[in-house]
Amino acid sequence: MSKVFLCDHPLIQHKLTYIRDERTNTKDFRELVDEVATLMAYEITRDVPLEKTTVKTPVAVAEAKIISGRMLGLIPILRAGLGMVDGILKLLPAAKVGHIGLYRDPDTLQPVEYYAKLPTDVLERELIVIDPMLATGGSAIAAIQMLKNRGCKQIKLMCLIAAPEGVKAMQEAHPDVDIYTASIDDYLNDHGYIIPGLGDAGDRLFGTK
Ligand SMILES: O=P(O)(O)OC[C@H]1O[C@H](OP(=O)(O)OP(=O)(O)O)[C@H](O)[C@@H]1O
Ligand SMILES: O=c1cc[nH]c(=O)[nH]1
Ligand SMILES: [Mg+2]
Repeated sequence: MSKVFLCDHPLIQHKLTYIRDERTNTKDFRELVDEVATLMAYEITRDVPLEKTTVKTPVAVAEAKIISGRMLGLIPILRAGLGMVDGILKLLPAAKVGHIGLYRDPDTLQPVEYYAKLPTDVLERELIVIDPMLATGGSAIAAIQMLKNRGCKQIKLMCLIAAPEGVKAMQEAHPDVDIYTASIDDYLNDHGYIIPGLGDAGDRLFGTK
């Protein structure tokens, strides 16, 4: 069974409150999501292995550590996942970025695929699938299945807000994929929106409503 990591650092929780607030405008919403993504990148890389090295300072040689050569790939789910990419790249600038386009059919709530462009060396990379909202889980489950169908193996999921229903569905569909989230909210309403949530993440990021 996959693990669920609740990123409960006070800075993340503080910023998430303003992200949820309906009065937060598009500019501030985008900046806050970007900042939280950076903070979550710090949390999601906690288990990255280090190796020993030495470095010459101006006065001596220091025993030091560097991250061992792991290659990362960020896979935002369009559109809303895009809002978290730059924030993560600030800490992981060597990561490559692949895009998966999915939208949720408003009637059936089923994910509909419309785009996929992945790094050519995606199979050699550890992947972080990024989407602020894990609602029914349908989109993230489908995106991860698309990656697995291509042979990808080491995958984590990063979201801002998860519904209990989405966490359960993800764990059943992909028990090998750990979930990193800043909150597990209460439930999904009849339209598949996370309650209390933040509304429609894509619309709030891009000002389309
Ligand atoms: O867990 P699910 O029930 O699948 O719902 C979550 C999905 O819904 C939203 O995308 P949406 O379909 O609104 O597309 P958009 O990002 O283009 O607005 C969100 O960004 C997730 O991708
Ligand atoms: O609450 C929700 C659920 C799905 N997608 C969103 O953007 N928000
Ligand atoms: Mg949307």
